[in-house]
Formats: sequence, structure tokens, C-alpha cells
Amino acid sequence: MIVLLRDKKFRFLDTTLRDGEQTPGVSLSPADKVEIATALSDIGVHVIEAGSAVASEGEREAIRLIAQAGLSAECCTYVRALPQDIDCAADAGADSVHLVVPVSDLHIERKMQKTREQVFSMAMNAVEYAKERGLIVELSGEDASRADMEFLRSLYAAGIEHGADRLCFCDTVGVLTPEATAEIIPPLCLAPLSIHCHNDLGLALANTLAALKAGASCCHVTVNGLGERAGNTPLEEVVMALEHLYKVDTGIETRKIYPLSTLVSRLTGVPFATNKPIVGTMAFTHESGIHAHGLFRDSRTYEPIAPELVGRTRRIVLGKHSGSASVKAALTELGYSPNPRQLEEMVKRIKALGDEGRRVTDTDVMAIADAVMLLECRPVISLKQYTVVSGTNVIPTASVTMQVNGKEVTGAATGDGPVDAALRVLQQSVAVAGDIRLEEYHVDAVTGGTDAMVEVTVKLRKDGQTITSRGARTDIIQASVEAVITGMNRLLREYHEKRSTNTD
Ligand SMILES: CC(=O)SCCNC(=O)CCNC(=O)[C@H](O)C(C)(C)COP(=O)(O)OP(=O)(O)OC[C@H]1O[C@@H](n2cnc3c(N)ncnc32)[C@H](O)[C@@H]1OP(=O)(O)O
Ligand SMILES: CC(=O)C(=O)O
Repeated sequence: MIVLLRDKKFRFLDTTLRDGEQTPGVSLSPADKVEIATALSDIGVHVIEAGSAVASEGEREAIRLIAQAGLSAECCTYVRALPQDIDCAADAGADSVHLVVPVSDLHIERKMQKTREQVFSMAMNAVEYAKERGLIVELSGEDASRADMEFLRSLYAAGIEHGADRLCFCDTVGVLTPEATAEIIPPLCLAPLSIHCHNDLGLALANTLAALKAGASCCHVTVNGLGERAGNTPLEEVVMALEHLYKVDTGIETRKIYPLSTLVSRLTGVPFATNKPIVGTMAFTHESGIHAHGLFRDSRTYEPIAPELVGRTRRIVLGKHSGSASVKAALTELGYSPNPRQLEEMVKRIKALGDEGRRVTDTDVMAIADAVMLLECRPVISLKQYTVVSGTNVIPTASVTMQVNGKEVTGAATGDGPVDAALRVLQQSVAVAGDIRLEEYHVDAVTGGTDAMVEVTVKLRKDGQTITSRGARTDIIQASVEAVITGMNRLLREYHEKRSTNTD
């Protein structure tokens, strides 16, 4: 397979803005769509399926704006085999249409309540009309994997005669297997052929790769695998599989994958599973001591690809599976230099926290380190209380009382939301001790559900020094406050030894 794929050039049609947006509950504004389309074009996808022009005025506006945005990617829209859909696409200024024709008898007879001949004729009329309207035509068989392959081949052949530029094979309900794909695809490559897979049985990536091997030259993908039901083939997975396993130069700027993925997650409101390949929070996070130890020596031991290749960084977290190598690395990052016996004791205490079912945060590690090393930390800041008010018809407001350098400071601030207000009041209140800037703020839901444990990561800067700090709680405001106060104390703290640090 490596030999067969290596020298090929594949095209990517990204349908995040069409099939991805068909994810129940997802609705993107025209401005959101333009932002995502720009990022998709920047990363190097060849075609952007920007929506279904017939669906709504907002869709047409989005397609108009994307078509006029001067992007290098082609702007495509989904159309049915109907003149009104084609008019909407052409009037919105799309370059091309993904012209979809149901081809299985199930879809033709039960859904369309038509005959094969009627659908065939609708398809040919639609191809001709789309060409008359100046559009590039990708003629697509819907539910192709359950169709009569002779009928599908004759429809494709006639479509090309009527002017279709490209073809597409849709595994609409995700029932292909890689073996079936290998047999079905070669006779259908009568023109450049795209493969459009769904992930109902978790085979979208495997089937897409099998189709590319069998002769398809383009794959339909979505960012984070968004799409109807279980979604479509994820862009990030097929790109990295082609690049890393099959040594294909996809032309996609892989370092932009993670920023694109988080942009799409933020604008669609669909989080991805923490263990999702490539972009999930845990994809480059390690806790097990044996893994962390191996990674410190050579990251290839436990990572198939370097996180930087997809725009990410590696994280080592501490817990009951940690060993001394990872605890020592975390302590060094936090500014501690324990001797071997102190380190051993700290590993024991960290494991004990893990055994209690706790997530070990920076605050926990610092408290353990201070206790074991007999250091008395004079935290510059200690929180006495905070209150946050938020709701409808209320400007989110936070107030705080804390000790800063031994003096009580009380403050209040408003913000764009409760977290923003809380972080603003902390920054204002600590100003007497130093100018600390919040450079980055990131939230991960560590578990699912409304009672999810959230982990907040912040990057803070003071006088050219930057540190990263984390807080983990079920309450997002508490996790944010914890992360910021821990980080501020690390930037401002003064330690002095209670007794000798050498307990040997
Ligand atoms: C597998 C896929 O992802 S297919 C794409 C799915 N995308 C969408 O549905 C886009 C959003 N959809 C919409 O906004 C609306 O459904 C519209 C505007 C397209 C159509 O709305 P309505 O005219 O009210 O029709 P409705 O949605 O109830 O039914 C769909 C109609 O399209 C027909 N149709 C479905 N697919 C096709 C096709 N490829 N070519 C021609 N007609 C089709 C159906 O037979 C049905 O028409 P009928 O009632 O005359 O049999
Ligand atoms: C057209 C399409 O999205 C499908 O058949 O899955």
C-alpha cells in the first residue's frame, strides 16, 4: 500500500460547513462560516463545501461571502438534482456543485418514490443545467454502497457525457468495508472520483484510505469528524495517516491542524472526545511512569508522531501511575530541586492522592513539595473569598477579598462572562504586588456530562517570565481562580527554608 500511495497527489474536499453542519444542533452564522472557510483554505484543502444554497437565506449569504473572500480553495455547494437548487448555487456565486443523486433502490423507490429511469433523467437534466449555469459539477451517488453497481456505473458514464467534471461515491450510512471498497471503486473511476464516507461503524478512515488506494483521487472530510450521526472521515486523521503511515505528501499544513480543530469545536459548540486521535486532549498527554520515563529519553517510544507536527505540545500529568522521572520533571518545572529521598517521598504522596481518586494539580504538587522539603512558602496571595454574579439582564460581576503581601485587598470587576469577570478582578487586585498578564486561557472537559471535571490551563507573564499553571474542579470558575492564583504565587512567591532541606 505504501508503494501504491506514495507518489500520488490527492485532493481534499472539506465538508465541515455542509455535512459537518448537519450535525444535529449545529448552526453556524455566515461570519462563523467565513472564519472556518478561511482557515480551511489556509491549511490547504482544495475544495470547501460551504453549505446547501437552497437551505436558507443565511446559507446563501455564507456561500456568497466565501465565494467572494478571495480564498485559494474552490467554493462548492450541495445541490439536489433540481433546477431551483442549481439556481441558488449559481446565484450565490459558487464555483462548483456537489450534485447529489440517490442511487440505491431503497432511496429511489422509498424516499424519492420514483423509478430508476426517472432519477436517471433528473440527474442528466441537472448536470446539463448546472453546466449551462457555468458550474463545475461533481456528480455524486447518494447511498452508492447499497446501489446496483451496474446502474451506478451507467449513471456516472452518462453524467460524464452530459458534462460532469468529477464523480463522487457516497457511503451514506457507513456500511462499506475496506475489502468491499477495494473491489467496488476501480471500475467506477471513469473520471476523477471522490470518496465520501460516514463513520457509523467506525470505518470511515479505513474505507477512505482503501478507496484512495483503489483509485479515488479525492476524499471528502470534515474537521473533527463532524457530520450526520457518527460523522464523516476526520480531516486530521486521514491527513496524518497518509503523511505518517503511507508517506504521502498531502500538501496540507499539518501544524495548523490543532488550531483549526479548536476553532471548529468552539464555533460549532461540539467538543471532541478527550481520547480522539490527533486532536483529543489526551492524544499527547501521558501519566504512566514507564511512558513518561521513555518519552524523556526518546519521545518516539510512546508517540507515533511528534505533537508539534499537528500544532500541539506534549503534557505529562501526575497521578497514581506516575514514577520518579515524571514527578522530578514536574518539580523542576515548578522550581523545586528535591534530593532522591525527598523525591521518593513525594512520589508516594502523589500516588496516595491518586488512590483517593483525585486529579493531581499543580497546587497539590506544590503543597506536597513544600511539606516534604520542609519549606515554608510565604504565598504572596491568599484568597479569602470570591463571589460571582451572572444571569440574564445582569452584567457578569466578580468581587474578591484576598491577602496580598499580608494586606487585605478587596476589589470588584465586570467582564464578558463570569470567568472573565473573576479573572479580571484577580488581575486588578494583585496589581499592588506586580503586573501579571494573562496570556492564554484554555479549558478542557476531562469527563463528560454537566458535572464534568474541567481542567483550566493558564499562561501568565510577569517581567518577561512566563509560566503555565493549571486548576481542576467541577466548577469552571473555581478551576480558573485556582489556576490563576497558583500561577500568580509561583511568579511572586518567596521561599525560605524552615530547616535544612537535606533530610538525608
Ligand atoms: C445524505 C445527505 O447529507 S443529503 C443532504 C441533507 N441536507 C439537507 O437536508 C439540507 C437542508 N435541507 C433543507 O433545508 C430542506 O430539506 C430543503 C430546503 C432542501 C427541502 O425542503 P422541502 O422542500 O420542504 O422538502 P423536504 O425537506 O420535506 O423533503 C425533501 C425533498 O427533496 C427530495 N429530494 C431528496 N433528495 C433529492 C435529490 N438528491 N434530488 C432531488 N430531490 C431530492 C425528496 O424526495 C423530497 O421531495 P418530495 O417531498 O417531493 O418527495
Ligand atoms: C451526500 C452525502 O452527504 C451523503 O450521501 O452522505
